[in-house]
Amino acid sequence: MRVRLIAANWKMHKTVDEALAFWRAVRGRVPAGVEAVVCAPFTALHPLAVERREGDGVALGAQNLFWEEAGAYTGEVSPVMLADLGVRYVIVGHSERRQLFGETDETVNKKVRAALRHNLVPILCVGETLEEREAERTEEVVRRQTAAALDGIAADDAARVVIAYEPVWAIGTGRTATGEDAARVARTIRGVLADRYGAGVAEQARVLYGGSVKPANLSQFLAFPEIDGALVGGASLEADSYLQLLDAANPARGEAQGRDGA
Ligand SMILES: O=C[C@H](O)COP(=O)(O)O
Repeated sequence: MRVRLIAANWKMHKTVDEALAFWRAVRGRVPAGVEAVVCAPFTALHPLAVERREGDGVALGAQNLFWEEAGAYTGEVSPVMLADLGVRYVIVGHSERRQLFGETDETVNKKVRAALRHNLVPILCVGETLEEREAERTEEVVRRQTAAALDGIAADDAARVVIAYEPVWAIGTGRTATGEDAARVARTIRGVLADRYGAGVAEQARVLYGGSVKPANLSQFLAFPEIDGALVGGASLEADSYLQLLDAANPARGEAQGRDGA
């Protein structure tokens, strides 16, 4: 049984004080059956790690990492440093990093491998641009990005990778994929996993949707069993909105609605 995951990606937002205020407003309020992850900027990770208490119910995530453990790599942050803080998740291959900072399938693969070596869970981002979508290349692009990112990774590790389908044209635009489209791409992603590792890994790995997710539209994705949660940018910045997302993902709520509607 896959546990739903709602990952906040704050991107380049929040001072330390703002990050701490958010954490204090959210901790202890995560519904059972939902995993909450906050991917904070590097500057906020240590203060949040110090603030974190058992029972907060929120895991810490980073938004990037470098693949070496240490060395002369000015400006980079290593998986060892993240693990040292108690960081559990790390976003890898976000389209903003691919488009603005030159990340490639090859460097994404190195980062996924480095994260796994240090027991961090990669949240691997894949997704097509508008141009690729219009050329009907979505499936091809997602298959290529997924397969390349998992190159050289063993089945046990692959099952731990969280894969976020984020159509680039939906990020920060207010436009979303339909639930059907997102579910179809999630099946494509599981198809890549099944071909490479077998049905067990395809069944175990979590696949998220990302791109203009809001509390009001999250259920359109979670209605599909192929989708295990969301990677959320803008709507994760305010504690209230993030709490609403967690609430919308609460499996007990879905069951209650199903009962009420029955
Ligand atoms: O990582 C998050 C995605 O880029 C989605 O961002 P958004 O929810 O602001 O569209």
